[in-house]
Amino acid sequence: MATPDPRIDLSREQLLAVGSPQARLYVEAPPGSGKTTVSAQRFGLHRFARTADHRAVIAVSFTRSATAEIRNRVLEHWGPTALAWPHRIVTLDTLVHQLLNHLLRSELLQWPGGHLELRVLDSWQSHLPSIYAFNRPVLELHGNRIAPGIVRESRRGPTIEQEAFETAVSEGTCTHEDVRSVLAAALDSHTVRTELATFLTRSVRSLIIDEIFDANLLDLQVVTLAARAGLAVTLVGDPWQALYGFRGARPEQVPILMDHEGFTRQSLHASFRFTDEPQRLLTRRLRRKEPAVVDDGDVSQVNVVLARKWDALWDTDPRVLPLAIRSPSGQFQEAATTLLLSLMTDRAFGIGAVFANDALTALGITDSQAITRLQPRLQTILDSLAGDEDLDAVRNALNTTIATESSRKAPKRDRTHIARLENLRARLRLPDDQLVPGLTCHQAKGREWDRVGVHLEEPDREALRAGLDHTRETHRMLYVALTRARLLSLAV
Ligand SMILES: Nc1ncnc2c1ncn2[C@@H]1O[C@H](COP(=O)(O)OP(=O)(O)OP(=O)(O)O)[C@@H](O)[C@H]1O
Repeated sequence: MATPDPRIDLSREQLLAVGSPQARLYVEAPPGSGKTTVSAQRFGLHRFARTADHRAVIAVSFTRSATAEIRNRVLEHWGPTALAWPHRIVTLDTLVHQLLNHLLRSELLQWPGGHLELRVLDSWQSHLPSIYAFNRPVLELHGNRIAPGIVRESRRGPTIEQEAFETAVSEGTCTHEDVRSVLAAALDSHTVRTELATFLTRSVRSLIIDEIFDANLLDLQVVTLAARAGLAVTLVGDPWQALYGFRGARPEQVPILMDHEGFTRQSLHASFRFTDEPQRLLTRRLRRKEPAVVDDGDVSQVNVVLARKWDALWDTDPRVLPLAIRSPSGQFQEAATTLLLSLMTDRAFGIGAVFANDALTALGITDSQAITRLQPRLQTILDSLAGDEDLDAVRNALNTTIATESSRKAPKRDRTHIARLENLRARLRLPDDQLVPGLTCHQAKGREWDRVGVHLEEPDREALRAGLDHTRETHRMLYVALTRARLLSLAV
């Protein structure tokens, strides 16, 4: 999903995929072959088809950034009327929410308090204080009635108070996860499936799903429902780039669904990304599961360093400045350090930390003026961190500063926090022009750079020597990382 060039001419194989008359089409597209390009063009073609059929053309992807990328390409190429209602480009979460709304309005399901419209949050963090507990509040389905319940987890984790959850739900507020769990339970009912199929048939003529290999079982049920409801369904994806097993993605189920529902496959082969022959050869070997060796390089030779985990990036060369502390967990200290990191990445690369907004949410800081007030004070803390100030003192100053704008409480002692400040200090002591951004494979998916350094550990090198196996997620992460560069990838 690199910066699109609206003037590019589609290749023959891209044109065949975009214009395919098949109602159930699967476009398999390896890295850089134009997955996003094809999704956007097929959306436009279906949208502006000469037809008296006024039902919607909908394109979906899984993340907001991927959805925005398709939307931008559609707007650039086809203009704003492409998105005149009911045609739309949304996340799969939004589509799932719309299906649940329909079930509420048609009274097949009943929300506590009788709500027909819901306010759906990304997470409870921004709305209610987090607690650590074994018990997690959930929504259950009893007949057609949705009701709050509790599940007991095997480990304590961040959650919210049961009572607060019940109040919010009775006011019509919930999270996308709640919406998904209710719809998944509701789809067990034949009546619900029939109603949703009728709704889809009446309102949608074409559904295009990008990155289909990131779909979980509920997503795949929605795809099956749409295909059986007679919609034109286009699935676009690459089985080698499925990375979201940890979020419930079931890439191994996608070919089964496609066989079962009779999808026709159209493959793209040519990549427009790899501009030098050694990189093209490397990526070809990887995809053919042949043994491959990645040459060692130095951080100074690359535009970005990629690794599987944020921790690995922090533990590598200090010239690598990772764009996140770790995946957001809502903890105070991690969020506070993320705000410091964001100032550093902004100064070095002109971009904020990846989870800066999540950090503000976790700290309950939503007012833009509060953010503006914090900036110079955080900068002062960074200046003392760059010097010789005791790290405990820096941590205290950071907590005190955040407390002036946040009602959340800082924990008393936290060794991890001191280690994180030490990591920032090591980078602060280097000149900005020596720093190189570090990203995880997940964050790098869909993106491209001229020169990419991949942080390889011994098991990775072994996997490469033996040939990658695309049924293993760790191998797919390596594959995604090694296919982001236009020029030859290096091991760092
Ligand atoms: N027909 C074409 N001619 C020239 N360049 C193209 C063509 N199609 C796509 N590209 C360019 O190739 C690059 C990759 O395209 P795109 O991002 O759509 O690929 P992708 O399959 O989504 O990549 P990935 O799988 O790695 O996410 C972009 O820079 C895009 O502008």
